[in-house]
Amino acid sequence: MDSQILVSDGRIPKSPNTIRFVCISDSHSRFFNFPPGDVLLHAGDFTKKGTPDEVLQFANYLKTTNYQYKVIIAGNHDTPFDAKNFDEIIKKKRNPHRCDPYAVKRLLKDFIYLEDSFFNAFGYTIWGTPWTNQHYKGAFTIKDINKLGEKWAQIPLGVDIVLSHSPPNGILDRSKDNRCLGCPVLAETIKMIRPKVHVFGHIHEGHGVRTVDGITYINASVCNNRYQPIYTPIVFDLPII
Ligand SMILES: Nc1nc2c(ncn2[C@@H]2O[C@H](COP(=O)(O)O)[C@@H](O)[C@H]2O)c(=O)[nH]1
Ligand SMILES: [Mn+2]
Ligand SMILES: [Mn+2]
Repeated sequence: MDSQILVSDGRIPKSPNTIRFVCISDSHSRFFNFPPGDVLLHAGDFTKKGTPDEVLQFANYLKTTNYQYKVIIAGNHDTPFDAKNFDEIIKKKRNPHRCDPYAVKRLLKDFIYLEDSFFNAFGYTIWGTPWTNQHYKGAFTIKDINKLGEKWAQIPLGVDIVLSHSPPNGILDRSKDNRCLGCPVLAETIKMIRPKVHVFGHIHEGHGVRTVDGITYINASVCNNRYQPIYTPIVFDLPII
């Protein structure tokens, strides 16, 4: 464990010389009291069906929270956020929610929405990327592992925190039928980039924290496979720089 990084469920009060990052993923329109902190990191799947109403509810909930920065990426459920592929994605749905995806994305304009892009919070750089392996045609899904690798190749060397919807393969990515469903190319990329922390979700049952070779991995899923919010958010504290 990196001695500089304190990971907890948020019940330990943070010391005055630290910044608290609160990690949540896969909240799927279930709202509960997000623990206090300085920076919220949401790793995607904030909706269940990807409707404009759900996005509005999420935005309204975020407005009631006190984080200095609210950093969000989308997941495969958050369909309007994949605006370029939106028509294609909803074509495959039985009850499609038609909307202007660009207008829906603007509902999060007051927050830090990342899509293969970065943000600097209190001197810590955060790279956010929404892509996952295509299991069905959802938002930001890619079948071809080489094309998925092109997304990970954009993660800059030296970034402090990687926020992705996909887990890396082999770490906190085991499904209920005992298969590791994370992306192997993401795992290799993270080992090469060596961020301090990699925060992700998507494989709900992989919820937890592991430190491997000095990198802290956090699967911050709060829902279980039945989309019930049973897991606690995970927080980590980094020194003020
Ligand atoms: N067999 C696979 N199961 C998958 C895959 N991706 C996700 N899942 C399972 O679904 C739940 C929920 O994921 P969500 O994106 O729909 O919220 C997850 O916990 C897994 O159990 C996959 O690629 N293959
Ligand atoms: Mn999910
Ligand atoms: Mn997902």
